[in-house]
Order: sequence, then C-alpha cells, then structure tokens
Amino acid sequence: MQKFRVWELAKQYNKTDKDIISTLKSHNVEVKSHLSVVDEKTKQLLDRVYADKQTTRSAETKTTSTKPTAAKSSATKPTEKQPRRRRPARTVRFDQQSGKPQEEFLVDGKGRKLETKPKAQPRPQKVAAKPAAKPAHPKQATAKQAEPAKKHENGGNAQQKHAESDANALRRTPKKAQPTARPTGKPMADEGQRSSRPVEKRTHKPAQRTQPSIRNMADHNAPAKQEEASGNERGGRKGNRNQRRNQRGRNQNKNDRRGKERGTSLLAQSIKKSRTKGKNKNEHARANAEAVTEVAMPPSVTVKEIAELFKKEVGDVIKRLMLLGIMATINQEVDRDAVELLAEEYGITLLEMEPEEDGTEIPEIEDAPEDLLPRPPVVTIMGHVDHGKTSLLDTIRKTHVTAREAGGITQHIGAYQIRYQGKKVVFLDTPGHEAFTAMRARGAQVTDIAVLVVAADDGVMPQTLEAIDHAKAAKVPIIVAINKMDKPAANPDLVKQQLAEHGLLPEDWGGDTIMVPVSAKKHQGIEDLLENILLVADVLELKANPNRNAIGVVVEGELDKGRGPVVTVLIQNGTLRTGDGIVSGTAFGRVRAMNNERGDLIKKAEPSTPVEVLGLSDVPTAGELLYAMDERDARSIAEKRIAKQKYEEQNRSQKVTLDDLFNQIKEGELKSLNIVIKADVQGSVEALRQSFEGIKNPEVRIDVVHAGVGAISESDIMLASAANALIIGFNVRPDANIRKIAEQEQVDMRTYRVIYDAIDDIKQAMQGMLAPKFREVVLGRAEVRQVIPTPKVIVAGSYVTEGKITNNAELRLIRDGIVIHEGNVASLRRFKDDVKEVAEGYECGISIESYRDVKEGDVLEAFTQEEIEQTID
Ligand SMILES: Nc1nc2c(ncn2[C@@H]2O[C@H](COP(=O)(O)OP(=O)(O)OP(=O)(O)O)[C@@H](O)[C@H]2O)c(=O)[nH]1
Repeated sequence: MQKFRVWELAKQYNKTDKDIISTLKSHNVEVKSHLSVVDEKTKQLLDRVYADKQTTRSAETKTTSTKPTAAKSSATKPTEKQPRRRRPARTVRFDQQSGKPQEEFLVDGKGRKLETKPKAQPRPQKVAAKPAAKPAHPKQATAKQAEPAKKHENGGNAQQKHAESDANALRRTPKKAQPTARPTGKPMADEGQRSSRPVEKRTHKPAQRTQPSIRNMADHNAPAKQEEASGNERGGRKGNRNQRRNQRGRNQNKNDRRGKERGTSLLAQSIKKSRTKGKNKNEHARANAEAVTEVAMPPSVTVKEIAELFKKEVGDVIKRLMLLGIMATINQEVDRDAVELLAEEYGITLLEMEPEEDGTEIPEIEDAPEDLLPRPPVVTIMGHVDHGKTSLLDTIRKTHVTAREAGGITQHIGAYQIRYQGKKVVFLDTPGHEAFTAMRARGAQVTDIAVLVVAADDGVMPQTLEAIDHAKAAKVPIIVAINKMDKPAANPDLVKQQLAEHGLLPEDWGGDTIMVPVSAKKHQGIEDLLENILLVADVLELKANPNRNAIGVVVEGELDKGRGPVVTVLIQNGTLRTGDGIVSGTAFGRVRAMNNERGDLIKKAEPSTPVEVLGLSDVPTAGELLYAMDERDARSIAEKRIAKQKYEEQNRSQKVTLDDLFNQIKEGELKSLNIVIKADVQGSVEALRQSFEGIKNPEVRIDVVHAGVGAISESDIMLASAANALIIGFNVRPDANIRKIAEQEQVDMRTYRVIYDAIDDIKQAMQGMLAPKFREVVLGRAEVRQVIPTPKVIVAGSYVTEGKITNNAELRLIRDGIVIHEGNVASLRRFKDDVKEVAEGYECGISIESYRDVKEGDVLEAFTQEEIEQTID
C-alpha cells in the first residue's frame, strides 16, 4: 500500500502541515508531525475533505464575484449575520479545473474588490483561503491569525484583533527595527516571481538553499512591494499608477515621521517610546506585523540561530526550551523535535526546506549498450574451513599461496587474475563470508560466480551451508568443486546427496548445479572446473564499458610503512589509469602507481582487473567503492564526507567512558562520576560501593547512582544512560541483548572478577593513568544443553547461540547471569572430530580445562584479549 508523508500531502493539497494534521485529527486520524506517514485510505479521506471544501468555496467565491454584497458575509462568516463592522473580507478565487487558489483579494463593505494579487506564496494563501475557519488549536490560531495582520498592517480592526492574539509574545519581546528579514537581502518583490515558478525551487543552487529564508513580514514595505510586484505582473497603466501612489504615500509618511522626530530630543523620544510601549494597541498591531509566522528551518540550528530566525530574545528561547524540559545553552544545537515544539509555542509555522544536495553521493552513469564490451568473470571461492579453498586457487594459479600464509590459514582476501584458453578469469579468495557479505551490505556486488569447495571426505559442513546461503542471497550462480577426490575416504555421491538436500541438485541427477570432482593436491579436474567457469560466464554475458572513468570495489587495504595506504581494488567498470584522481569513502588522492597481482607495475587497469593502488590519503574499508574522477572533485567529495561523518559523530551525545574519564575531568566537563554497581552478592556490592565512595579526587566526586545484586539488566543500562553513568559489574555478565542495548545507549559497561581491579581502574582513570593493555573481545556464546561426564573431563553438549566458539579462546561459565568460572577450552568437538571453531547455530561438545561443575542451562562465553594501543597525551 502506498504511504504518504504529511508534508507531501500538504504540498499536494496546497495546505500547511498543520492544516493537514488538524484535519486528520478532526477525523480521528492520529498524526504527530509533518513527517508522519499515512496510508492510502487516509489520503482518500483527505481527497474527500478537501474536494468538499473546495467545491463549497469555489461556489462561494463565484457568488462573491457576481453578487458582491451578498458574498461579503458568506465569504467571511457564512453562519453569522451581517457583521457589524464593515471590514474588508479576504477571499480567494479558485481555478475551476484544478481547484487551486488562483487569485486572492479583499472586498470592502460593499463587496468591491480592494486589491488583487496573484497566488504568490502557497502557504500564506492557504491561510487566507479559509479566514472563517476556526483553528483546532489555539496555538495554531496564533500562526494563522498573524498572517492577515502582517500582510495588511494598515488594514484596520480585523488586523488589530488578530494582532492582539499574539500580543503575549510581543510583550515579552522588545521590538527591534527590522530593516529586512531576509538574510539573503533579496527584496520581497522577488518572492512573487520566484514562487510563481515553484518548480524552480528544485534547481536552486545549494548556496541559496543553505540560507534560511524567513517568510517574515518584518519588512514594513514588504506587502507594498509584493503588491508592486503583482501590479507589475498584471502590467498596465493602472498598476503603475498605483505604484506611484503607494510610493508617494510612503515617502509622505517617512517625511512626517522625520519631521516629528526632528522636533524632539532623543531622550524625550525614548521616554515617550517606553511610556507608550505595551499600551498602544496600534503599536501591538505594528509589532505583530513584525512577528515571524513562517520560518524555513535549516536541518541543524543552535539556540542563537533559532532566536534570530524567530525574531525572539535568546533568553526567551532558552526559557521556553526549559519549560519544555530541554536544557540548552546559547550555542547548543537543538534537535528538530524541540524546534517544532518551540515553533508551536510561538505560533510559528515551520516550512520544509528543500533538502540540501548531499554532495557526498556520486551519481551513477549508465552506459549505452553499444559502449559495453565483454569482461572477464569474477569468481569467489567459498567453503568450509580446510576443505581446500586456498589449495585449489593455488593449483589454479600454479603458485604457492598456502606456504606463505601464517599457519596455513587464509588471512586476507586476495584477488588474482588468471588466463585460461586465452580468456581471463578473476579469482577472489575469501577467508570467510563476512567480507563477502560486508561488501554486499555496502552495495558492492563483486562476484559473478561462486565456486563452492566441498571436501569429498568431509561432506557438507556448517560453513558450506553458510556459503550456499550467501551465494543464493547474492543471486550468484554456484559451481561446486568436490575436492580431495584423491583421498581414499572420498565419497562424492554422499556430498552430492547432502547438497541436494540443501537445494543444489547436480546436473547428472537432473538438476542444474554443475559439480566438478577435483583434487587440488593432485591437480586433477582443474581444467574441467575452469571450462565450466568460462561456460557459465558466457551464459552470463558479462559486459562493461572500458572507455569511461573507473569504478572499482576495495577488496582489501593496508597501511604500508613505506608506501602509505595500499589498496587492492577490483575494477568493475571503466579503466583506471596512473595519474587518475580517485575517491573511496573518505579517502582521496591520485593513482601514484598500480601493480597487478604479480607485483608488476601497470599503467592501466580495465574492467575485472584486480590492482594494487597507491596514492590514496587513507585506507578505505573493504567493500567501499572507488571512483576515478578529477582530483579536485575527489578531494571535495572526500572532504564533504569527512565533514558529514564528523557532524554525525558530534551529534551522538557524549557519554562518560572510563577511557576518556580523565580528559572529561580535565576539561571540566565532569564534576561527578556516576556509577551503577551490579554484583553477584550483596557483600560485593557494599564492598564496591564503599571503596568507590572512598576514592578522593579534588576535581570530581564519585556518586553511586544505583547498586544492586544480580545480572546487569536493561533498566540498569537505561538508568546509566540517563544519569550518564558507568556500569561496573562484579562477577556478573551481560548477555548479548544487554550488550547491544549498552552499545546503542553508549553506556560504558565494565566487568570485573577482582574488586581491586575495579577500584584500581577507576582510580587510574581519574588520574589519567588508565592504561589498559588488553581489551576483552567476546567471540561468542553457547548454551549447555546436555552434560556428558567422561572419566577425564566433563563435556558440555552445547549449542552456539551467538558468534562462534574457538578452540583457542578463553571460556567463562555463566549461570543466571553470574560468572561461576573462567578457564581455557580443553577441547572443542563436533561429533567425534576436534575442530578449530564452531559457528552460530551449530552444536558442539565443549570441555573446560580442569573444571567439572557444568550444568544444563549454563552459558559458555568464549572471549579473547585484544591488545590496545597505548596513547600518551
Ligand atoms: N589430499 C588432499 N588434501 C588436500 C587437497 N586440497 C587441500 N588439501 C589439504 O587440506 C588442507 C587445507 O587446505 P587449504 O587449502 O588450506 O584449505 P582452506 O579451505 O583454504 O582453509 P582455510 O584457509 O583455513 O579456510 C591442507 O593441508 C591441504 O594440503 C586435496 O585435493 N587432496
């Protein structure tokens, strides 16, 4: 079902956001703000409401123009009798076909048209279009009523009455002379021209867009100017005559004022002003004309900027914010919700500003079909640990990657190009599937074909299934390489059967998955595999345009001491050349040098070529796209991205962390350190509380905001977040959910098993001495489902619920959120085999070194210690 935002509807119906919201509310449809979303049904309701209203109004307007005297009352207050005072009635003429307001004018007591102006600004007219309608909310009334007043400050009692409704705000706000309310300094006359072409708004230069435009009537001449503009547009001598008359009138007023002022001293004038201040109703009316009623807000504003835009005193803004429960200082940024509340308080309508052009996005250029040329396929090798991915690739490349790798395990993603039967094929060697997924998450689909390596003697294993899921999710065709066929235990039929059970039916069984038996070790079946890869690639008809600026995907990157950032990029489209300007994420630069996978210097890299690129300012993340472009543009985009990143980081509220505690104390940001204590037993809670409260520091005081027994809960985090506190857990462990919430709330949660460690950390952090050399990294968790006693050890038959368990990790045994024991993994097994790791969603047998007290329902948490770089201030 289609969804609509309130502001979109407002635009569509030519209404203000508030109109739409109040109309919806009056029909029992709950909407909160202009950003709220409504469904089609609600839109249909609005269609009906506004269709009805407009039909009625069109009819009324028609009557007004034909029978002026009768129309006068119906246009202003249809239900009332003839109004006592003959005030000008505002009416709007609608276009019969579009139903949109075409012309707005005043009619005098006799129904004569006083002035006419073309529909210039959609919003003010909307208000004018229903003068008699009673606003649903008094605050809305202020905004709407102020509208006619500001336009026709000399318009008589009606305006004066409207002005009174806003008098409260004005009494608080000392009146200032406002030479012009437009920060751009553009005369109001422009408004009519601009708004008569609303489409142009989209084509505004960003610089113009960033200027907050205030639809403020503080410019006393503005209405006159507007009329002038409309007069000009209508053309004709009458318009010019009016213009001249208006001008003469204004000059006369000016002269009168000057004359009066000349006759009195400045002091006398100011005394006179202060005496009359707040008493004279006409004064209020004029002041009201200065009040801002509509403001286009930039996306981020400080209190000071709000005060300027709203034409209010900073103090008043701060006070009102305080009353709304928001504490903000003059230079503090205020979020959109708060600005909306404040605007409502002041009776100001917030206008939607055109979203600024991002400047950090690079538009996609589509290639014409005739520019596309065939390109080599990019193949990813995937599979379970030790099934022979590296060996297979190694055999294909006829080099020896395995020998060079630490511990024989693939450590990095590599990208290599080979040539077979005169055709090129690119191989990516992935260590797992995270990188593959991470790249896709960034929108970079790097792989054309996935080769799934399954050891013929081991069969389908957890990561085999994971690989299938990843390839399927990426809609990449899979070719299965049944490896280790040379082994006596090889059972390809069993592998095929297992794969068939997971949706991959072999071709020879009537399915469509190519399965090739190979032996990486004995170099058997490799040609067959390559032929099949080329066959699939032919079917895929892979093409790219080499004659354009290059786009590539960062496969991996590192900071080389001598060469700076070295980035492996797979070119996807276009040709990258030495000297090209490049940008990738927030890194930018110029291609200083390029090497192919053999380390040879190359001058250009065409589509599907993996290259090592030197010359970027920084190391981008794997999966980031790299674009070739003019170097200055690249720098500019990167700088904008950096600024955007900084802004987003700054916008995250700064919470207290132990690592940053000293800096915060030093900068005077922290006067008291709030702590939430959670421990396994009451004795520990008290011991910690007393110890913490005993820590003396001249600049900061420790405040234990909460202390309790038991596991760290969500409410503890919420409390810590609200109180800007640290959580100190003693012999307790937060579960995955709690950790996630803490991360979201940016609450620093520290757990200890030795009280002195906790006290020491706090003391040292306060003195800026905290030097944690290691940080714990949780690898995963498993739930004990069955306890199997053996003579030597207790095996915990477990199910990995999160992350992974590895055989070299440390283990923590947790019972009901309390840490019972910490120790090393003695053995990790799947079925009867020792394994290096077990991934989430799989069962395994875990035994803990020299420990037997394991119970069903216990949680085993695997973790390692990660070294932290120490910094010296
Ligand atoms: N007999 C036999 N052994 C093989 C074959 N292919 C690989 N191996 C062996 O299997 C072990 C694992 O091979 P790797 O190529 O490192 O496996 P991998 O899948 O890349 O492993 P990771 O990089 O750890 O994910 C090595 O000892 C290889 O010698 C094969 O075709 N036959």
